[in-house]
Amino acid sequence: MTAKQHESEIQTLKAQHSIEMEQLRAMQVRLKSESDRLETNLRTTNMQLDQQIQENSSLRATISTQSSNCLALESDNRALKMKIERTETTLAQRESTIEKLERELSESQTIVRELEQRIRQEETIRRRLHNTILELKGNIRVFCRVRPVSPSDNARKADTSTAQIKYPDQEGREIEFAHSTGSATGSQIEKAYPFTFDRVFKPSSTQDDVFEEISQLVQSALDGYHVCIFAYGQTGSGKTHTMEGPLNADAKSMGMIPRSVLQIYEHAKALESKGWVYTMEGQYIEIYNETINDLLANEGTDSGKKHEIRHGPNGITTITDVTTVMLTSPAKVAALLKKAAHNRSVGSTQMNERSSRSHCVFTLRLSGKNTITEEASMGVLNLIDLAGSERLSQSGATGERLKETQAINKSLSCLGDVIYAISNKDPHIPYRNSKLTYLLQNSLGGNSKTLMFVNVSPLMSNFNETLCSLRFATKVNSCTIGTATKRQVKA
Ligand SMILES: Nc1ncnc2c1ncn2[C@@H]1O[C@H](COP(=O)(O)OP(=O)(O)OP(=O)(O)O)[C@@H](O)[C@H]1O
Repeated sequence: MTAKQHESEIQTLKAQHSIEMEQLRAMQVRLKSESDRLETNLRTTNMQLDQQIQENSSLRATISTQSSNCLALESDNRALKMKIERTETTLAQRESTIEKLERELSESQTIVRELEQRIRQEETIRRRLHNTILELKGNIRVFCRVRPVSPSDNARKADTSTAQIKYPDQEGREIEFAHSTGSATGSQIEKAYPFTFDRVFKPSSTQDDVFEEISQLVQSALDGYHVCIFAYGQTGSGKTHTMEGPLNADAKSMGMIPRSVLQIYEHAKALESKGWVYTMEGQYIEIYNETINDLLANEGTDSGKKHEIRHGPNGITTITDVTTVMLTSPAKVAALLKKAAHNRSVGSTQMNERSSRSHCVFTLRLSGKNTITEEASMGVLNLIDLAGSERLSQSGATGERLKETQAINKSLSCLGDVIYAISNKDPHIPYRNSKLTYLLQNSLGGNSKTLMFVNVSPLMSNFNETLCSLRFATKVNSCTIGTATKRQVKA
């Protein structure tokens, strides 16, 4: 081969090489761009991988939290299931307890109904027995009460020496008044006057002691009987203290009237459970010189009014035109007594100690209805503070005072006559001889229970009056009034 051929071949090779070089460069550029693209892809993929890794780890964390939550929930669930099981057991037990209690309740209700029935029957029996006891004690009883020497005795500068008083027996039924007199030979002779009553209260006896003895009688009024409780005695012997208590009395010192009313309220309330419903109304009047005055009238409205006594066919006595107060609470009774005391004191300043010159009659009418047994009763409780029982010779009275004393003595002796005639079973009982006995016609005698307090003073200066009072009371005490019968009314 020639140089020229070589040269041309070299030139060809060179041209070929340059083409190939060009191709290679172009390929290099392509490869470079491809490599760049791949690098970019790799970076993107790496970034995505990092993201995925991050997401993966966060998901793993979430999964781990969720699975521990799930474990906690599963354990809670187990606990709840156990709790539900326990609750269901308790519920079942409770249901059976409720069933048992319901059975017991229904048994108890049956027992309660039976007991209530028994209580009602026993209440009726109690009423009968109570009445039998009182009948055995006698439907007319006399209690003697000796008052203590009072500060008012000293204030009056009276002779406060006391009589010799003995209480011989243990049972508290005997009393002996004695005094010494000079004999013809100059020696002292003691003269004793013994008396026996159903009960004797010493000066130390309290209002409580006295009420304890009369509370059974008060109960009788609630059971449908007519009851009269009198206080008899000379002026200043303690009648008002016994019946009403002192002015502004408290629970300890209050007298028989407020105590009786309180007891009646309490018993009436207790009887409600046995089906009894009571209505109570009260009246308070005074009989002065054979004239009736309304002690519950508003001031100044009673003067000139004429009050008449009427006996109804049902055994209920009424007085025309006097105030009747429905007693719905003990407070009403307290107000009523206050008003009566005020009206009496107004009278006494105008008419010279009228309180001791008039008979005061507090009447409580008790009508009861038993809604279960259909029984009904109508009882009356009369609490009477009699006028002072001084004899005319002792009172030294003249004029108006003489008339008063005569009227008092007449009505007191009429009271004695009536009690005597009843006990003697006389065909005629002289009720009409005095306003007092006429007023009490339905509450004295066979249908009623009567108690008389004979109040006496312990003072020697009152000795003769005391003996008179005790003799009057002894006469009353020797009377036996027939069997009391309950006022039955239609329910
Ligand atoms: N048991 C007693 N305890 C304490 N004081 C009493 C008792 N009885 C009476 N008194 C007092 O004796 C005095 C006279 O009593 P009271 O006024 O009750 O007599 P009375 O018989 O009602 O008199 P009158 O006929 O004038 O109304 C009063 O001061 C009273 O407080």
